[in-house]
Amino acid sequence: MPDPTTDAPTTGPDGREVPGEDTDWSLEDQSKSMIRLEGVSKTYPGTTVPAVEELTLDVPEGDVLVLVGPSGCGKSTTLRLINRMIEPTGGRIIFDGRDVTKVDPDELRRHIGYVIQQIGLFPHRTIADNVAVVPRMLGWDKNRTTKRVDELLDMVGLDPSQYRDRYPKELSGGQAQRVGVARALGADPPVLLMDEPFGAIDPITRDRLQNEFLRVQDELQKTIVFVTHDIDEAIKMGDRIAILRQRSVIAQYDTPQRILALPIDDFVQDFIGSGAALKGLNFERVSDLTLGDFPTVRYDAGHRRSSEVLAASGQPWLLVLDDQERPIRWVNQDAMDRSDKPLTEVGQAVRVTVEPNATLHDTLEAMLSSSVGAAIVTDPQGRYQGVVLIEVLTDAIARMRAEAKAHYEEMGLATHQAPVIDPDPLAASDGAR
Ligand SMILES: Nc1ncnc2c1ncn2[C@@H]1O[C@H](COP(=O)(O)OP(=O)(O)OP(=O)(O)O)[C@@H](O)[C@H]1O
Repeated sequence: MPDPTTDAPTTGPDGREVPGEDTDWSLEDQSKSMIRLEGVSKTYPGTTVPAVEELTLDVPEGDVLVLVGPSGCGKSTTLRLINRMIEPTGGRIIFDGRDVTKVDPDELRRHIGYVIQQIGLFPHRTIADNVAVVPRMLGWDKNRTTKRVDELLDMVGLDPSQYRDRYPKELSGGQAQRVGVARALGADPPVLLMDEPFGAIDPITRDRLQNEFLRVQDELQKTIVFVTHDIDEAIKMGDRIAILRQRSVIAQYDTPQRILALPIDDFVQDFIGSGAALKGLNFERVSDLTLGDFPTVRYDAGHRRSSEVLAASGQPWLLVLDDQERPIRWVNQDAMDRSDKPLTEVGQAVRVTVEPNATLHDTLEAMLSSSVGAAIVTDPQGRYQGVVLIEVLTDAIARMRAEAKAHYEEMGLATHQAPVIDPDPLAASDGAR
């Protein structure tokens, strides 16, 4: 329904709907939704502007959904509404098919782990006691609890024999954060709510914690709602991302791939910042591409034979392979004309290769470090498979964008009209160096 109080127009120049407060971002298949917020609002006492207004949002089972948006847009409020730390002033929240207002809050919180930036470990209790809070609350016996605590510490990368009996002040920030995650996983809840869990940690430890967390999640497949204000963290951690405006209005809700391929409007594009297309290359792999080919010769082929192969191919370069078919040198006619040395000593050494599971982002890196402007692909044994050329990467970016555009057209939404892709990823990347 058009809303006269909304500042955004509801239709674009082509008559299609522009995403706004009324856009329905619900999952097509709602049976996949573990948590569903339906028209949820929250106005804090003593305030007139709602912190969350009429939010409808699905959290798919087993996925990490990241809520990301500018400061004060309502991310934390939205998270706390889910486990009833605060009560909504309107709408419904469905958890695993049940209206949460009908579930006892204590029972609800046993099913929903909660991790916050300030960790909130009890300073005078040992790490083991801190992790054991929920199992104890559930009345587990001592043996079962001890076993679970050790298992959890192990899972988050802390050796139980070393850390079990320490106190929080004897831990680094990153270790304390791991204990916070272990504690939230205490009773093996199906759902985790995480509010900027890695926010106050240095970038290197943060990266490591994110990776460890993704590894654990790969195994556990929890349903997770993760709040951050950092779009790069959102892209890395999320199976899906909801980009929020003020009052928790969804600007775009989708996979990171699709959001990067096609930021739906200026707000999203500004929020993502420059280099969206480059970041999108992290989600495609070499194995998704059709490889190009360069002529090859064995290292002992000799100059005359190599010149013939090169001339017949019409390519500027050929690849010299060793006796195991591993690429070792790039050679062109000029290099052979200038020196009689064996093929293994003319031209340029192959320094970087990629394997089929490499991301296109890594492939672009490899391409930029090769003077030939192509990335060589090898199998895990290092044998030559083919090459990736820059045009293939720009085609891949265009394809991702076209797929996203088709998806939004199917939803009946107009998308951003301005060019949203860096026209030349090489230029963009050079600029970033
Ligand atoms: N207890 C409260 N009483 C009144 N207003 C509140 C309360 N908590 C939050 N707000 C207001 O609600 C809005 C949303 O706050 P919230 O903390 O949910 O945002 P956020 O997106 O998590 O912000 P940040 O990224 O800065 O943590 C803000 O305008 C905030 O000032």
